Amino acid sequence: MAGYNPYENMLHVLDKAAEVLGCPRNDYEFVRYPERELTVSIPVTMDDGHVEVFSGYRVQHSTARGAAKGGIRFHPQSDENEVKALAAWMTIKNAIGNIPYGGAKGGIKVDPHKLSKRELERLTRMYVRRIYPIIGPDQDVPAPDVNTNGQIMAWIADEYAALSGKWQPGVVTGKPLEVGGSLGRNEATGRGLLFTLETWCEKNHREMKDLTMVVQGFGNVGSVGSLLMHKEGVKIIAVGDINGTWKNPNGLDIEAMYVYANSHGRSLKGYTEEGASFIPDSELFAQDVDVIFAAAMENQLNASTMEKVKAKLILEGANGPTDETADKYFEEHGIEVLPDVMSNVGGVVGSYFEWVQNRTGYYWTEDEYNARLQKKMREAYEGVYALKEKYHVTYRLASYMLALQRVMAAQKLRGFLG
Ligand SMILES: NC(=O)C1=CN([C@@H]2O[C@H](COP(=O)(O)OP(=O)(O)OC[C@H]3O[C@@H](n4cnc5c(N)ncnc54)[C@H](O)[C@@H]3O)[C@@H](O)[C@H]2O)C=CC1
Ligand SMILES: O=C(O)CCC(=O)C(=O)O
Repeated sequence: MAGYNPYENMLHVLDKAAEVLGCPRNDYEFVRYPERELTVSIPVTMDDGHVEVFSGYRVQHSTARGAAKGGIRFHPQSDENEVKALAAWMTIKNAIGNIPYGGAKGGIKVDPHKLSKRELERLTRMYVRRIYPIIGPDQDVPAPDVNTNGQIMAWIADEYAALSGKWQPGVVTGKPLEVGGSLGRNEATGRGLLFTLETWCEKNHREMKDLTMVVQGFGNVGSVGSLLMHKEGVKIIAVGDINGTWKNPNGLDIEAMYVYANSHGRSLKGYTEEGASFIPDSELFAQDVDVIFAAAMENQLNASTMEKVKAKLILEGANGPTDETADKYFEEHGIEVLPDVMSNVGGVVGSYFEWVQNRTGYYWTEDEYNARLQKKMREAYEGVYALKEKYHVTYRLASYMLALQRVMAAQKLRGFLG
């Protein structure tokens, strides 16, 4: 959408959070700026011999609470402003998750679906060479995000090992099990969202089995989250991905969709189901359901889509799916938003668990991992909820308030200011 600047959106919420807390600008001015922004040019020899140069970014928004941490996305629309906002959201998210990290994010402006596997590997390795001086297990730890996966994380770990001369699996998370990954990480974001919805149900005296839902985005976050919620009885009547929107008023066969998408490169293209039909993408948010599970990209719920919404709850799996205008509209119309920085924190908490295992060399069972994840998700929710109740604010504002308090406390103790 023209004029949409996610970083500006983030700043407005941050300023409001500071205002409600009665926090003077001097005390948090440093959080309004990223500590470091790196733009790199990545030359790649394509399979036909010609050279293409891609733009890449790594933004470290904060290191006040520990090493910078956040995913890397490969997307044609990736740019400085997007990566900057995503990095700031990681600072907020990591503080809410109460894990010892600051916040960072990376991106490459590319459509990875147009690259061969060898081109993708060369692109990834060259990106690592370019950002090598600022990453490391105690410095900045990347992870998967949109259009990146375990294979790409394995190349990152390998390239880092080649450059540094030693294998350091804690330099990146979201790796496959064979190269230091953790049981549970692949499902962690979706499972964390399940825990968030469970806690919301508890607080609102609702049952998962009585909820109806639509889902936007059926990649790592959307597909795993949907599958786990479906197994708890949530009836999902429509799912949209980049290829279209499927609807079955009796409930889609989410298990079949999950298997299909995960054996077709996380894509639903070509999926068919008896009783399901296509509806226009623009009708997804207009469905008469209890919950919208937004798990695709930022800025999907905005001035042009918000008035269609009939659901009473937005569960944000994606980062930044609701813009400022829609957020205000939802608040005024009694539509609750469980915000990204609280609800999808399971991904990075799961990455933290992987990093801890890499550093101790002792690997947990999946049950141990999931139990710890559940505890962390509950603590994050309760921390936000306490402020929401105390100050009578939205979940989003309470989330920013909690994060701001924690980041400022770390900054103060360390004496960060010049
Ligand atoms: N992977 C992770 O651990 C985490 C991801 N996130 C966020 O969740 C969101 C999704 O990430 P992943 O699932 O990892 O990415 P992914 O690349 O696995 O999946 C993205 C999904 O969104 C769909 N999509 C993209 N543009 C769309 C559009 N305009 N309309 C409808 N569908 C569209 C794609 O078709 C795909 O199904 C992103 O905002 C990401 O930043 C947040 C926390 C952790
Ligand atoms: O696992 C991580 O380190 C970060 C995941 C991520 O990019 C996110 O939570 O948005």
